[in-house]
Amino acid sequence: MESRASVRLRVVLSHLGRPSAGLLVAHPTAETAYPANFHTQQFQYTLDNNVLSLEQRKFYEDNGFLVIKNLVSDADIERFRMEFERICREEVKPPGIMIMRDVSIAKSEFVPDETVVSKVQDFQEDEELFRYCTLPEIVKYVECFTGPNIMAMHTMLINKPPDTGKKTSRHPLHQDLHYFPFRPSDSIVCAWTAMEHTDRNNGCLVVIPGTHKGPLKPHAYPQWEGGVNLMYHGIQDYEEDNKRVHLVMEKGDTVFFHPLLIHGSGENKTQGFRKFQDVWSFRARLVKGERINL
Ligand SMILES: CCCC(=O)SCCNC(=O)CCNC(=O)[C@H](O)C(C)(C)COP(=O)(O)OP(=O)(O)OC[C@H]1O[C@@H](n2cnc3c(N)ncnc32)[C@H](O)[C@@H]1OP(=O)(O)O
Ligand SMILES: Nc1ncnc2c1ncn2[C@@H]1O[C@H](COP(=O)(O)OP(=O)(O)OP(=O)(O)O)[C@@H](O)[C@H]1O
Ligand SMILES: O=C(O)CCC(=O)C(=O)O
Ligand SMILES: [Fe+2]
Ligand SMILES: [Mg+2]
Repeated sequence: MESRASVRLRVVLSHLGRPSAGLLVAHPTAETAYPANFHTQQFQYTLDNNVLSLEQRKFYEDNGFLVIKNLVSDADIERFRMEFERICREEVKPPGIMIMRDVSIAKSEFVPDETVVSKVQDFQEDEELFRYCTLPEIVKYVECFTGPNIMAMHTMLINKPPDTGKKTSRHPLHQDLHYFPFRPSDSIVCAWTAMEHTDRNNGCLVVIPGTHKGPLKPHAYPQWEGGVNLMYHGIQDYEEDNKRVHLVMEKGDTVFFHPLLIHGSGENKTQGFRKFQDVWSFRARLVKGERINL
């Protein structure tokens, strides 16, 4: 099926874990082979550990995102897909979960199957989907940005629908921090894993590199003729010629990105596919370490 689905997770660490900015003391080891001037380098967005290479670290510092190829196994992705289908068929109903449909079919009769569900949100009480947040390979990278105390704050599995012709399958360019009441922003990272091949044709993730260094911009609903999904706010100074990068990703590839990075996704022009609340302490679930501030 030519659908475009992705599971993704958000995590936050309290201010007690690390300063949100400033000079981090480096402890280089033989494997990482940092240059001599490394100690004088300032890193604001990444922590000092041996997981990221210096090149990867610099890339995230400069661009606000980092793609790690082939991170999540096909076997795990198949399990997440099966659980998503069980949720759509209403065979399981995890507490707190929200099931969403695209605005173009929101007024149609609800049929419980995965062809009409565009997204399940807040799956933290579903043990099978929550496993995504605890996968060692995901946590290992998340810690590079958050430190060791990790809360999953906003979980979603997105099943982007084929566009009905109204271009409502687009997700306007936005900054996730617009939706978050918690800080500090530099200790928040989003992990987004492609559950199948994704490119411009099926509405891959689109980012504007370096925008994590800018401010949180005002957001509003875009003036789109065909309508826009509830809560899909976008930045107001959108320009056609901004420096967008379309992230072409294969199944299992995972992008980690900063909550100020401007990103969105285009229309799903293929014939395959893809509901919303705010009580953050219920939506949050500890992944690792101590629950510090929520
Ligand atoms: C950080 C992140 C980047 C993001 O992903 S931002 C997106 C975050 N999105 C959210 O937080 C969305 C929150 N969702 C919701 O509040 C609910 O799912 C939602 C849309 C109100 C529907 O809730 P329910 O009441 O459970 O469902 P329902 O089917 O009975 O619909 C109630 C009314 O809402 C409408 N609706 C459903 N899905 C929609 C959509 N996608 N866009 C616009 N309107 C939509 C639906 O037509 C119905 O309207 P009416 O009351 O009959 O007039
Ligand atoms: N007025 C707007 N405000 C905010 N974001 C927008 C606006 N118009 C488009 N976007 C977003 O810009 C991003 C990039 O759009 P892009 O042109 O790459 O995709 P597309 O138009 O769906 O596909 P294509 O250009 O390949 O036909 C998408 O996330 C889209 O939702
Ligand atoms: O996957 C998409 O289409 C957009 C997702 C998004 O905005 C996010 O994961 O924060
Ligand atoms: Fe987002
Ligand atoms: Mg376009």
